[in-house]
Amino acid sequence: MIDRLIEDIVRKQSPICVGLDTKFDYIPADFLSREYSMNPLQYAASNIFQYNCTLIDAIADIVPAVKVQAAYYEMYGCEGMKAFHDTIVYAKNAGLVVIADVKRNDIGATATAYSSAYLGRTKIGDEEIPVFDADFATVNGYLGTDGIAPFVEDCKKYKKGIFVLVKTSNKSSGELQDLKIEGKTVYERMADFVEQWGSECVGKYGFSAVGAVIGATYPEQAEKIREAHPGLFVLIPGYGAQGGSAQGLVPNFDKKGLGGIVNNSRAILTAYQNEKYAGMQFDIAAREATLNMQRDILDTFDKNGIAYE
Ligand SMILES: O=C(O)c1cc(=O)[nH]c(=O)n1[C@@H]1O[C@H](COP(=O)(O)O)[C@@H](O)[C@H]1O
Repeated sequence: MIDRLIEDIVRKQSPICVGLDTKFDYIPADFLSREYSMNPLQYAASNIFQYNCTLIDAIADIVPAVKVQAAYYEMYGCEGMKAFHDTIVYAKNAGLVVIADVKRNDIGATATAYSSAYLGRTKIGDEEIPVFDADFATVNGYLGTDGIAPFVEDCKKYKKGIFVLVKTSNKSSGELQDLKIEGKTVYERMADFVEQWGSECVGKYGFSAVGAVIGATYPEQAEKIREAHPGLFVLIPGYGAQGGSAQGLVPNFDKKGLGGIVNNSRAILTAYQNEKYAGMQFDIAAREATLNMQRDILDTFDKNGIAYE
């Protein structure tokens, strides 16, 4: 899956992932259905799914991937998780690579169950059934190797991928991640682990399907990690609403524009509320915002001698 993601990035000239962190409140009033017979959670979830489908239709030709953030579906209960599932199916059918942003982990046995849910198969009798069946999942590596191993096994078995939290984009990420142990920060140690965990999942472009999450808000840390780990593929959240800039993304990428994919959620989902896109329907505004992000990144790449072949 890492090779396909890289090929789609190059083909679309777009190292961009649109984040479907779809809150009911983000949906414009004139898009909401008039089907009032459902209970409130059902109503919210069904509108969220319809919103996602319209948005996916608007951006599927200009980005390689979407990231579906589970929290925004879990908050609407079972109906929300159905919308999460149906969104994954719809996005895959639209030709997109899907990242399930679930940040899961636990002890080995329980991590196996999580991995079955999001990447692998659930065994019932003799049958092995795909459940959410995303292409990638985000995971938390801070439980250590036994919590990650089941995900890595499913990456190999089903040609999937994971992104392990290394240096997160949030303000307080340094409280723990920047602490030093034996001369290295915690996030540098985590990057070492990620490379080790993914050593048997390296694809034909030299990047492993076991990748890292590094926030766009920490370019210096990204540079350090990249120097030590040239084969680490990176999911980069934090561009847009969190203030990450295109210049700050540069350390993650090699001269061919490979090495990562940049997520943007709120600034695309709610672009129609931005005065820059005033009067546009939400899907048209989202497409415009995505195209502007693409221009911003490609122009910055150009200035830094980075170009897709
Ligand atoms: O794993 C992630 O995707 C993630 C890691 C991280 O360090 N920071 C981070 O913002 N994220 C996610 O990336 C998205 C960022 O959303 P926006 O700030 O709206 O673009 C959210 O879904 C976050 O949960």
